[in-house]
Amino acid sequence: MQAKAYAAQAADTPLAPWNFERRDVGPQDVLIEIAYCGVCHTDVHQARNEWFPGIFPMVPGHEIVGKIVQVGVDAKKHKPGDLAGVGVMVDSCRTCEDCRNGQEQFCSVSPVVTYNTRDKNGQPVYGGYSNYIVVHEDFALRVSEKLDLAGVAPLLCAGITTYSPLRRRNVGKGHKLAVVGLGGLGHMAVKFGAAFGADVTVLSTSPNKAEAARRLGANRLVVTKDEEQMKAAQRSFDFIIDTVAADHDINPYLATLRTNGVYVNVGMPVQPFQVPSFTLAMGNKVVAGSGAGGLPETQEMLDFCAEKNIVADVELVNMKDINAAFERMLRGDVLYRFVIDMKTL
Ligand SMILES: NC(=O)c1ccc[n+]([C@@H]2O[C@H](COP(=O)([O-])OP(=O)(O)OC[C@H]3O[C@@H](n4cnc5c(N)ncnc54)[C@H](O)[C@@H]3O)[C@@H](O)[C@H]2O)c1
Ligand SMILES: [Zn+2]
Ligand SMILES: [Zn+2]
Repeated sequence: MQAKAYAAQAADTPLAPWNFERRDVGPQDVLIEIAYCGVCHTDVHQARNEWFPGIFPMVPGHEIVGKIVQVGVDAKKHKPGDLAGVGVMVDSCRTCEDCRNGQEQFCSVSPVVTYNTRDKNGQPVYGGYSNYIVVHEDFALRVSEKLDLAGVAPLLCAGITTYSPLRRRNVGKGHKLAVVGLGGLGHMAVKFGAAFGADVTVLSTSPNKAEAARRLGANRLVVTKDEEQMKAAQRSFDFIIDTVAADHDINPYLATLRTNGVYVNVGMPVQPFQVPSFTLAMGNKVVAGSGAGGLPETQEMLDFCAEKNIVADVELVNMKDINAAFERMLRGDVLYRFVIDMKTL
């Protein structure tokens, strides 16, 4: 079928309208009419070749929600009219060790991320800045009718990427959690940390986010540019989740960990981190990473959000304003996630 989208034709050109052919709905596929798509910082990294040379034209977008409008003859999990969400993956082998363990995002045989890659037939796949998408039914997650649908979209990436590492380490009551960077991922980390019962601190370069951080569920904000405040925060946190997209020095943050503390990085800056061996040894510190989440955990997160009434704080944007939204996100000028209203495509 013909689909409409906004695409980057090259890494140095703005996104612009583009029409293309979506694959046919196969026996186990579903066709989703996209209602909203979140704007993840990963979309900017990839559309601008910040990580590696991309496949162009590129249709970004992996925080997708919408309505199922057609199901394949053998598809059993959804019916037309159901709400569904699609995150960072649209296919995987389902038989390798990671797939069997519900960590399809690490599939070692045939992982297919939502855009900027090729599917099993070697065809490029296109993301959610579009009116329709076709995915295997397993990669369409159930979405509650109870929640604000635009606010659900960012859960499919920003939500699961922060939920997963906090859950895996049982972050909760009695723990002090610090969140670095208060953007799309960061504000979800604050909401989940608070929902799990942790004492949450935001570490931010900007003092004027203090009130906003409290509204999200944080107990306080530490201004990282203020030496006195950073000194007072030394050896105080059990966990840090770092969501910063830009290159930065993580050593000042490691100094705020208690003995046995864990720093989890989820941001994807380009330059490698440099950490002295002494910093890790003195205090048994753990530097860890985390990548999105698998299908079962993403469904668990969506169900948890429906139960606790958790959605992202979003600013709706028109499709034609996507390039301005990219620029504003790079300036940190969004509370906290842009979501494209696909009616405007
Ligand atoms: N690990 C994963 O699976 C995964 C999933 C999604 C996104 N990401 C990555 O996470 C990063 C964040 O994504 P996002 O969508 O939340 O981006 P975002 O732009 O919404 O948020 C980043 C935040 O970091 C702040 N910031 C920038 N420079 C800073 C600095 N030097 N110190 C402190 N704060 C700073 C910004 O003001 C902003 O609030 C990106 O690199 C993205 O690619 C990783
Ligand atoms: Zn993302
Ligand atoms: Zn696999």
